Amino acid sequence: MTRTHGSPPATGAWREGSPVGRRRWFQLPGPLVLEAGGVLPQVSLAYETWGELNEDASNAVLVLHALTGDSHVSGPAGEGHPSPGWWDGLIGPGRALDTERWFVVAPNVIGGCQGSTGPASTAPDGRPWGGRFPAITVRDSVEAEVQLADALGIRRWAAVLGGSFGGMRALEWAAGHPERVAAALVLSSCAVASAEQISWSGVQVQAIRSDPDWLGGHYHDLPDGRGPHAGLGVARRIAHITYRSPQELEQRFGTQPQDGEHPWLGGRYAVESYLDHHADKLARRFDAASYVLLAQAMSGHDVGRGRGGVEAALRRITARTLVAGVDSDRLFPLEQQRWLAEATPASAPVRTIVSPHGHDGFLIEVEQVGQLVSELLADPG
Ligand SMILES: CC(=O)SCCNC(=O)CCNC(=O)[C@H](O)C(C)(C)COP(=O)(O)OP(=O)(O)OC[C@H]1O[C@@H](n2cnc3c(N)ncnc32)[C@H](O)[C@@H]1OP(=O)(O)O
Ligand SMILES: N[C@@H](CCO)C(=O)O
Repeated sequence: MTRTHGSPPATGAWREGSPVGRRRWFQLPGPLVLEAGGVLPQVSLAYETWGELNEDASNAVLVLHALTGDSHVSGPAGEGHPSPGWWDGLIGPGRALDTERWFVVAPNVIGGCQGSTGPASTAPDGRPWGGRFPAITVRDSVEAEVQLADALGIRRWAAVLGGSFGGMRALEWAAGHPERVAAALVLSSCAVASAEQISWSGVQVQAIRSDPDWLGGHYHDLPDGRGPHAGLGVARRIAHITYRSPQELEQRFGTQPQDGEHPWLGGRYAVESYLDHHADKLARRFDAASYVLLAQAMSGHDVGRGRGGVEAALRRITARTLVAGVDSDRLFPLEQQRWLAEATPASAPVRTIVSPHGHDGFLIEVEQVGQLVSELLADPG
């Protein structure tokens, strides 16, 4: 199987590697001590930027991607990026994140597989980390991003934005580093993972671990790119159902057969074919061990951990905060965002993104997201 994992250039410099496409690398100056007790002796963060940082570094906006996203928020597909930007249309002159005014930074999460250090990266002993990669949390990824901000000379973000897993990180930034976040947009996310979200992630993790090529996560140096791709595909099928609304699936696919062949005579339903397609695409671009690690980080998300509980943590937030969700989201239901907005004194009332597309609406409804970004940035305070 052809894979498209990003990785730092072999000759990467200590502080910043040479760019590939738009992507650059920052190497943390020292080991990263993780919340769960592990240590990553060397960490590279891949990131992309748009626009120019102004003299007093007051125009920086941090954009944080979701589970299988990456730093390529905007722009065409190209070297290092098999797909166009996932919020294409949001960044650029005259757009919501106007690059004449804002300096936009988007890092790839640690533990991922799009250039930042993760299970497919080489460990200090010269072998892939694989199953030895330590457990990471949302808070750990933010701590790595704090060091990136320091290296870029950004003391305070004009805004931190993110959806889903990215929204968890945006919230963690706002609660963990209130003095460094002027405004926050938390989309389709939550303050603490629900039992339902943990269940869906758990089943997906089990699907990957059930693949005979999982090998405890130690598959990265198998010949011919072998690995738990089938398990990852099952995980993606399950996830993708939760990312879309039942009404949308019904309306788009109903009981249609794919290619005219009746499913009860050995064919597939069109909706099955659609899920197969998304499973295949993800298995080609994403590492199963990263998926397991990040899914578990999402399940472990609790902004109140060690802070006297969720409400106390949300009271720490001083950033002007906008919380929004998609009306048809069954994975991160709007009720969670309503609760989050109400429990966050610095937040405006919850905003609703109207979309038939369910959770993925935060990726698809770029125009509505752009309006929320514009509203947030209209009063930089
Ligand atoms: C911050 C981040 O989260 S970044 C990560 C975001 N990206 C992803 O999650 C990648 C996976 N993709 C997706 O989840 C979605 O495609 C989104 C959210 C990006 C966009 O959603 P939509 O525009 O509604 O696309 P949709 O879900 O309809 O998928 C379209 C694809 O399904 C394919 N498709 C549609 N019907 C069928 C079918 N019956 N059989 C097979 N394939 C089908 C289309 O050909 C198209 O393929 P392509 O993407 O390879 O061109
Ligand atoms: N489709 C998105 C949604 C996750 O929140 C992703 O794969 O990252």
